[in-house]
Amino acid sequence: MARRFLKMHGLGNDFVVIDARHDPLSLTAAQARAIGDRRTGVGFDQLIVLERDAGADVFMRILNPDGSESGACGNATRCVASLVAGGLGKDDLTIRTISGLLGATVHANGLVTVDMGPARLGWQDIPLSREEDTLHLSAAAGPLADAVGVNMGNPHAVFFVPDAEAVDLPTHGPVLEHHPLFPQRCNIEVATVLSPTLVRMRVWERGAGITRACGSGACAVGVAAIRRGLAERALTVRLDGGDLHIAWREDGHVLMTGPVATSFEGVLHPSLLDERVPA
Ligand SMILES: N[C@@H](CCC[C@H](N)C(=O)O)C(=O)O
Repeated sequence: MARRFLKMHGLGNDFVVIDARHDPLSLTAAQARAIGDRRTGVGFDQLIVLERDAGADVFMRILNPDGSESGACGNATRCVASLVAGGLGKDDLTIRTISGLLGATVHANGLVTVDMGPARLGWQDIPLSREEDTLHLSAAAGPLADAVGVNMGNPHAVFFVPDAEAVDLPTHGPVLEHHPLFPQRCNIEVATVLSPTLVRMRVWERGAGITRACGSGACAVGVAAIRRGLAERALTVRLDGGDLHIAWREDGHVLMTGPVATSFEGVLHPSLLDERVPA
């Protein structure tokens, strides 16, 4: 059966969004990979399936282009908030992911703030495969070492470097994503502190590779910089696709504010949803 979808993005981190609230849809990893192929499918950094939720305005399922599922996607959460707010006629929403319940506010200027929940910082939270100080992880590749571990509903390792532009992410990103220290793999950020309120970051996303922006990654970078005493509790994180504003509240919750955009709508051909799509 053909399914309608929206293509949305946050700072160039792009999503196929399928609203399955009234017509349930359960996708296999193989189907997600087929839709995610940028030549033979539609292409996305993440595939978002919206479902009904008894205790929230909406549930969002998050799938990577390799078919794996994630517990968080900050940029997509802003897009979903904006989309659902329009339909429900309210600006404050609750959005559930497999990691928990998030709050979001759509502002009059179109920007969206998401409360990404508390940053989790214990070694079991990241998770790591063995006990380590999450302020100084042992995982290393090339010039990248001494990362800070942060879980924002998904795992992140933040490496502070003198010049984030100079890092060979296509080489070191996949090595670190699959490092044995990370039993659930890891999103990898390289970050350069430009001032106490401005940090430049680039990202290698688990299951997706290099993307132009990662909202949960920007939260992790903010938290990591603050934990290291390098930044103030409210700061701007500059990604390839633009800026996100991050605030780490005293109660541990991380607020992320940024833009959303819709680029087109379309219909998935039934062949992409064929159950016989090879695994
Ligand atoms: N782009 C996202 C993060 C998407 C999930 C990530 N690749 C993972 O596997 O955890 C964001 O904006 O946070």
